[in-house]
Amino acid sequence: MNVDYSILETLIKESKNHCNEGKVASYIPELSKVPGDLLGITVHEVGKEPVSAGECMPKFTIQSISKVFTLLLALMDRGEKQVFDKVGMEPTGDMYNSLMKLEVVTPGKPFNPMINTGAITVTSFIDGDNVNHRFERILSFIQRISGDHSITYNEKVYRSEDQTAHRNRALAYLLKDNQILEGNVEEHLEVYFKQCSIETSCTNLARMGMILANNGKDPATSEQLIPKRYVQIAKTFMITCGMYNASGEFAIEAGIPAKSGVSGGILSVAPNMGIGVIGPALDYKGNSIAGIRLLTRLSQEWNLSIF
Ligand SMILES: NC(=O)CC[C@H](N)C(=O)O
Repeated sequence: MNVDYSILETLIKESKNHCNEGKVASYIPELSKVPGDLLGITVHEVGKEPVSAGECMPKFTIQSISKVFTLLLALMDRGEKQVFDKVGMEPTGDMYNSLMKLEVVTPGKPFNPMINTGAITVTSFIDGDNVNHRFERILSFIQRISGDHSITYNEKVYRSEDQTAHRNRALAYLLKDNQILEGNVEEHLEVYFKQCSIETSCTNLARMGMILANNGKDPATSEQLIPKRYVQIAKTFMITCGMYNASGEFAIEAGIPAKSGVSGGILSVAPNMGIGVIGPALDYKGNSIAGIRLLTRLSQEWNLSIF
């Protein structure tokens, strides 16, 4: 595909105006410390060098974008049958941290792996000898997919979330009561909060998206890092549930699988390329307000919609 990279700076400038319509997440206090008015992007085409534009924060926590990678690792550890016995495949139309459907829909299992209830359940399937080992396996998986072995997690953000995660605790204990979550709830939460605190850059996200665009294969080494079938499952969840209760609109407007996080990061998988975006100001659904705008405009300009 021949795309015109010179358009990136223009689109950033245009989309940046939307930053002031959003707010930086503050329910995890440590996240509120970043400026809300920046916007950056990295595009990584299969077989090419990444290209960045705008202001990419050097590091930000991955937050819910981690849900894509824990799903992939859990599928690799346990297989489809075990994972989807406990987590569904349908969008909710609710906020990412809603507990409503767990209470009213039998048999009380999370609707999909991209919302918090589903992701906490998926995390409980990650194998390991103990909590640290389970988290280290997630970290090293993300390092492998991003090709960056210096990636680590932010202890302050982790602690900040752990101390204020009353709602996630409520969700997890409800899952335990529903017999969806097995074992030690606090241990599963520790792994989940730590995976959300893994620090990545736009370049990392773009490269991770590029591997998914290439069906799980590293184009440089031809190594199949993730089975193609699991990549297909993850990309389908990204398109149907990756932007939570804004997924339908994003699929119509941008038409590319994407996963957002409350740090303002978005990972997108376009045909033959991965795209990483950071724009910490969020809309009320928890998605980067300028990031959505930027991806939508880019998709229009480069004709990226898969539909
Ligand atoms: N949407 C998100 O990025 C949510 C992740 C966050 N760590 C939480 O569980 O609330």
